Formats: sequence, C-alpha cells, structure tokens
Amino acid sequence: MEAERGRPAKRARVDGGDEDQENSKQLNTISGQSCKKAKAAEQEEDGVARPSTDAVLHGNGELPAEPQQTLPAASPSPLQEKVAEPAPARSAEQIPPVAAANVAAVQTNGCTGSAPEKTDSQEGGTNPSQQLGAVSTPNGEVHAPPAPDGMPAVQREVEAAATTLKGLKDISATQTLEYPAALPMQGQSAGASEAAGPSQPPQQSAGASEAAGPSQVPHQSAEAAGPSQPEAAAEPQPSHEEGGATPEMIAAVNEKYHLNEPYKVDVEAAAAGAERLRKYRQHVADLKAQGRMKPDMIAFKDRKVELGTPLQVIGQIPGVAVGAKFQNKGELAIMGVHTNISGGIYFKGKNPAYSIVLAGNYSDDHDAGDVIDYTGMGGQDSNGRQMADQDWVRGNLALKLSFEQGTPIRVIRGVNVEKTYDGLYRVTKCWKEAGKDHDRIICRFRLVPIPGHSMLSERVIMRARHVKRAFDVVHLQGGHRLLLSSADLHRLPPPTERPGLITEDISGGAETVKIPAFNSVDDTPLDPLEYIRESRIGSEAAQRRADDAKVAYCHVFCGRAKSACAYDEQGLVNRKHANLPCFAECPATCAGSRLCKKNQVVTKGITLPLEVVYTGPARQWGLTCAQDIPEGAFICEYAGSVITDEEADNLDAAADHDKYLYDMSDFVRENIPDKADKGGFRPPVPPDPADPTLLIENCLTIDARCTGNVARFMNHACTGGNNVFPRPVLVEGCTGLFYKVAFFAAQFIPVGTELTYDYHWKESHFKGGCHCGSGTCRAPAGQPPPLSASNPPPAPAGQLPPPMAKSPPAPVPLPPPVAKDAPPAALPDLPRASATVAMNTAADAV
Ligand SMILES: C[S@@+](CC[C@H](N)C(=O)[O-])C[C@H]1O[C@@H](n2cnc3c(N)ncnc32)[C@H](O)[C@@H]1O
Repeated sequence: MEAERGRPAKRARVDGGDEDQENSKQLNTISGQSCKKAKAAEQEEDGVARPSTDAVLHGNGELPAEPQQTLPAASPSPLQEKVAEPAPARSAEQIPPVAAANVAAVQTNGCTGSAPEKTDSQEGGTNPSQQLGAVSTPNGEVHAPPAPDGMPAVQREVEAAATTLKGLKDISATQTLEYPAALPMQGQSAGASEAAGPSQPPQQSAGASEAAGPSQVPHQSAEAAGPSQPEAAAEPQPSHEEGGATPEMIAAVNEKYHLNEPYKVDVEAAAAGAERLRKYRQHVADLKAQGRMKPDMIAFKDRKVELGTPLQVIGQIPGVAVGAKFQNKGELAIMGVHTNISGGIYFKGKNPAYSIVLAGNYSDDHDAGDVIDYTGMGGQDSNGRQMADQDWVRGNLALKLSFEQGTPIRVIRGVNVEKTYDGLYRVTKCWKEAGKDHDRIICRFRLVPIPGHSMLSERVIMRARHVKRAFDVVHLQGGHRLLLSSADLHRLPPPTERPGLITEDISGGAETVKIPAFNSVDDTPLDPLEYIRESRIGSEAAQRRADDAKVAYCHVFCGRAKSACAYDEQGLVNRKHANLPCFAECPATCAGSRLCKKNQVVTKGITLPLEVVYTGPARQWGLTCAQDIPEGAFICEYAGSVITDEEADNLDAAADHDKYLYDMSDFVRENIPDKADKGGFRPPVPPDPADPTLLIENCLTIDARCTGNVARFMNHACTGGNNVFPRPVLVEGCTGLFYKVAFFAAQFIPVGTELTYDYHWKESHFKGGCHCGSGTCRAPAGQPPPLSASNPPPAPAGQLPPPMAKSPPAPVPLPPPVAKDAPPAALPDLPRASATVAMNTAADAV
C-alpha cells in the first residue's frame, strides 16, 4: 500500500519506502519510530488541514515576512503529511517497466549491460500496458521524425526528444513555468517549452533548441554541445527512444505527475516547508554554537528526531519552487529534493531515480543547458577520474529505469556549495561508451527539460583552470645538470638581431630582465596586458579570504626553520628536495645562517632571458628562453589578479577568460601529499570564517587574462612532452591560500625550446584538441587546420614554428628537442655568452 501526498492537483508522489542506500543507515526512523511504523502511521493518516498562506519556498528558502506569521505547526512536516483528498495517481512502482522488446532495444542502443532486474511490479506479473490503459508499442520505432539530411546527431536527438514530449499530451506552447519573482529569468527553458509545443512542426522543434541559444547562455544550444559529445561522431546512433518509454507511457506519466500543466507551487506546503528548513538551519546553528564539526551533516542525520525523514518523491516536491536555492546539500536533503547527501544520483533500491546533482565534477558530464549528458556513478577516484568500468547497477540502473518508464528527474545545479533546483527533466536516452579517462566504460544519460516544469539556473561548465589535480612527482635527471658558471650554456643573438621582434620588453621594465616578444609567423598582435611582476589581490572578497588565511599561518620567518632548503648552491632545485610539498624561502632580511642566502630564489624574481614567441594559430603565443636552462632552474612565477573561486566561476568562459586561470587549491583540496619528502611542510588551511569548526572549502584563483606576467604565455604539454613543473612556494607573507606558484625546469632545456607544463586540464578544455605534439598526448587534435602561409602547421611543443615564407629565414637553425638523457646539443654557430654573467647580473640587480 502506498501513501500519496500532495493534493490531487499537485504533481508529487511520495512513496513511503526506505531511502537510498547511502543514507538508509542513519535515516530509517522517524521520530523514534521504526521506519515501518512511521510508514504505517502515514498510511493511516487522512491528511492535515493547512492554513492558507501566500508563502512560496524559493530563493534562499526563507518565507516573506507576512506569510511567516501564518506558518502552520511544523510537526509533522508537510513532507510527512498525507493530503486530505484522495490521491488518484499510482505509485512509481506501478509505473510499468519497459516491455521486454524495449529492453532488447536498449541493448542495441549501447545499453549492453545486463537487462534490468525485475521490479516488484514485474514480480507481480502486471502487464504494464494494461495497467496504464496504454497501447503497447513494443519496439518504439516511430517516435522520432525523420531527420533532415546533414542535421547533427545531437540536434536530431533533441528534436526527437522534443517531439516525444510534445506529442504525448497537450503541452501548450504558451505554458511556462511560474518563476518566483526574485529569480533571474535568464536561461529559462521557455525555448525548450516552445520547442515542445504541439503547434510546431518537428523541424522547428529541433531548431527551437538552437533558436533558444542566443537568448540563453552562449554555447547552450545542442549544436554547440555537439563537438565534444561522442554521439556527434560519424557513427549513427539509434533513435533515443529505443528501449525508452513509449509515448503512451509518457502520456500516462505526464498525467500522473501533472506534467501537462505548468507547475504551481503549493503555498501551504511551501509555508510548512519553509518552517522545516528554518528549523533545520536553527539546528545547524545550535550545533555550530556547540563547536560540533560538520554541523550540517549532523543536523541532517538528526532530522529524524527533529523533523522527520523526508520521503521519496518523484516529480515536484510540494512547496519547493523551481529555482529555489539551497545553501548546501544538507538543505537539499532535508527538503527531500535530493536526499543523497553524498552522491550525485538520488535513488532507492530498484526504482526509478528521483534526482541528480550537476556540480561540474566529472569530465564526461556535458551540460548544454537544454541538453544534459550525465555520467553515471561508480568507478571514480576522489579526483573524479574514472578508474573502473560502470554498469547498470544502483543509481545507473535507477536512471535507466527512469528512461524506460519516462518518469521525471529533479535536476539540481551548482558548482560551488550553493545549489539551485532547476526543475524536472526527462531521460531521453541512455547508453554506454568509453569515457575520457583511461577509456573506461561509463553509463551515460541524456536529459532534456520538461516544459513548464524546468528552468536553467546556470550551465555547469568545467572551469578551464590550470589545476594541479595531483602532485606530480618530478624526477630531476641530474645527468646534465650544468652549473650556472658553465661556459657551455648557449645563448641566442640579441633580440634586435632576430626577425619578428614585436617588442623588446613586454614587462615594460617591471622585470629585471627584458622579455621580448616575436612573431615570425603572421600579423597576430599581442593582446593588451597590464604586466605585473607579482600577483596582487584583485577583489575585496579575495582580500578577506587572504586575510583569513593569515590567522592560520603566515610565512614571516626563516623558511629553513620550516622546511629543508629546496635549492643548492647554484640556486637550482635540489634533486633530493624536488618533491617537497612546497618550498619555503627565507626573506631578504633573514637573520639566519649564510645558508639562508641561498634559500632566496623565487624571492628574487626572473633571471633567465625568457621570450614570448608566436607558435601558430593552434596554440598561439608560447614561452621560450634565449639560453640553455639548467635542470632545476627557477623560470618564473604565475602572476595575476587574485580572485576567489566563486568570482572565477563567474568569469565568462565564452570570452576565453577562463583559459588564464590558475587554481591555487593545492593545500585546500589536499592535492599535495602530507609528506612528499623528508623535511616536507604544509601550511595549515585556515578555518572557514562562517564556521570556525570547518576548514575552508574554497580558495583563491590567479586570473592572468588582463593582468599578469610572462607565465600566462606558457602552453600546456601532456606527460612526457613537458619540461617545466610548478611548485607552491612560500616567500615572506605567504599563507596556505595565498602563495607563489613557481615554475622550475624539470630537465636541461636547450636554448630556444618551448617551455611547457601540464595544465591537468580536462581534454574538453582544448576546444580544438591538444596540440602539444607529445607521443603520449591525452587528447590529440583530430583534424589539424589546413596548412597555408597564414596557417602553418602547429609547432610541436619543444620547437619554434617554421618562419613564414615572407619572413626572412631564421639566421640560426634551432635545435631539435633533446631527449632527457642526451647531452646538450652543440650549437657552434651561436655566440656563447657567459651564463654566469647573464644570470648573476640579473640576480644582482634584484
Ligand atoms: C595560459 S594560455 C597559454 C598562452 C596562449 N597560448 C596565448 O596565446 O595566450 C592557455 C591557452 O593556450 C592554448 N594552449 C595551450 N597549450 C595548448 C595545447 N597543448 N594545445 C592547444 N592549445 C593550447 C589554449 O588556447 C589555452 O586555452
């Protein structure tokens, strides 16, 4: 027997079952009763009269002042109450499982895992078609309109999805979601709503997805999503409906969950829900006051005593407006929106899924707004990398059942802590494919918004930051570690004697060495750049965060007291200490021993004759050096305007603003092992100012788009192809949040070789693929651009590009990249400047 809640006019269904596995242990009782007892109690209830109020739970979940006065008693919670009116709809368990023929179709659709296990209703032998009074269409063959020639696969599927939605029940094109007034309207799914409108021919409905693009977030159209999606490949994909719910099944689901009419918030439930949320927040505050760790988690676990367990609801949660914002996953959980506090898929047993959270954590996720391609669960390590194959089990099975049965899924978006409930979506396709990480097999789900029940708060993108996902272990070779005094260090002629010189010094005198820029390839100019030698705080929020960090730790004393000195007598990173968690330097004023003097390398700034060189259209500008670089030498730091992670999230990816971001999360996100080497040290992470019992979760990001130094020109090369490595370096005044990101030579680097390091980007961040040219490249560019005088082949990392025909030939042939173990290339034509002079002169001037 099932408990139905929400009034008949409402669309939510509640089943009184257990929660998903992740939470069941702590959440299976209500107010001291066993879960079973609680369920029985609910089932006996006839409903609770609720006072009328205009309150709607939205925005921050708070009620407007006036309705708050009419709040109903909060116990029992509306999420536990039964409605007075009889509930005509059936439970999720009664929604038919897909017909056997459709299961077979799923398997041909790439869903090659085991067939779904029987649900309870299957055990009972119920005929789904009879149950719903629907006409069975065993293979679902004619649900998608014929696609016009040349239409991208993604667009075709969007069109088919829209057709499926519109063809089922009378979803009017004029129906729109009633947005809470306080919410921004940008990005709402009106376009999708129209796309699904019955008055539109199929082609228009597909186009509507495109048409919706310009008015929404750039790159939001399905087409824009295409290139990075596997199904956009030449191989034709079967229609997404194969194996999925038939139109008749979806029509029945729409009726059951009231999806044929725009969503209206139940104001009474909203009032009670707001009270429930208020009590939860109060509980969190009390726990904080007691100094308890993780108060939001504890409060969530305690809710069975305080507030009662939220029950499983398919569809809209009564009283929760689409667009409602939640401060953390605990709030989502307490409201029953997404009760799996630690997982991305909220499911229970072998039933259809309830909700998913998009947080931008998975490299295979693709959120184009009106089309989401969601990656299943399982097999990921703590860094989100796919380490094992996925299968149709647990949450993946639940989402597959949603696909087969056509049931709605709540979608929640939010990269950071705050999450937005974006309404109901439907799974229109599920399949398996090789993921980007190590080619592991992943389960994939395509979701499209349900018109009138959905909106788009933000397109969740992966920020293209230079992230240190893992602390690379650097193996300095040591074999050809030339001393700075060696006369064997080769130098190029002075910049003024070489072609393509654009400017003699991009730093405008800010650095103690001049940094010239060359373009011998075409007429591409340098973008304007405000050159700064060191990072500086770029916002008030970043200043506050940096100040907070000083409470935990501030590097003001002798670095050698904290950590072994990372440098040798020549100022080169000592092989023994290359893998220290960070290098802690001594200030110029250090009163320590004479050894402290050698512990000042990054502090002194750039000393090498670095040069900015245009490499070609594929990678544009890059960084080289006009002399050989000894292994372990300091190259430069990454300088820019320091902002908070949240501010970085809001930068416009479409304007390529994000490609100059460097995420300083090393210590906060524990990318660095506690002790990578003897003598290692980690600056402590400061407490969260909002909750001193918690460690800070978000940190600072260096933005070098408009303000920065020469490091912003350094390109990426995959493992095996790069020659530079970054390390956090603490100089005077640095903290665990605000430190220097310094680059060092991982090997001897011959003069003129391009300097590159591993961005640890997701492959999708290289829009045209990676052009590092390394044999072990993770995402080699598929189609190299056609070659022409203005579009020469991209120079592989490690080589300068060949000059254009119109340019005079380079006076000195450039050396090929050398193997790590090879001796430095002999360049008899090059004038041999004394590196000692070159480098010491610069250093002395500091
Ligand atoms: C920090 S910037 C590096 C400087 C950049 N090349 C420029 O011209 O300003 C990062 C950007 O350079 C390009 N890039 C760097 N390494 C690349 C690679 N291996 N393949 C393709 N593009 C690369 C990408 O456009 C990336 O967003």
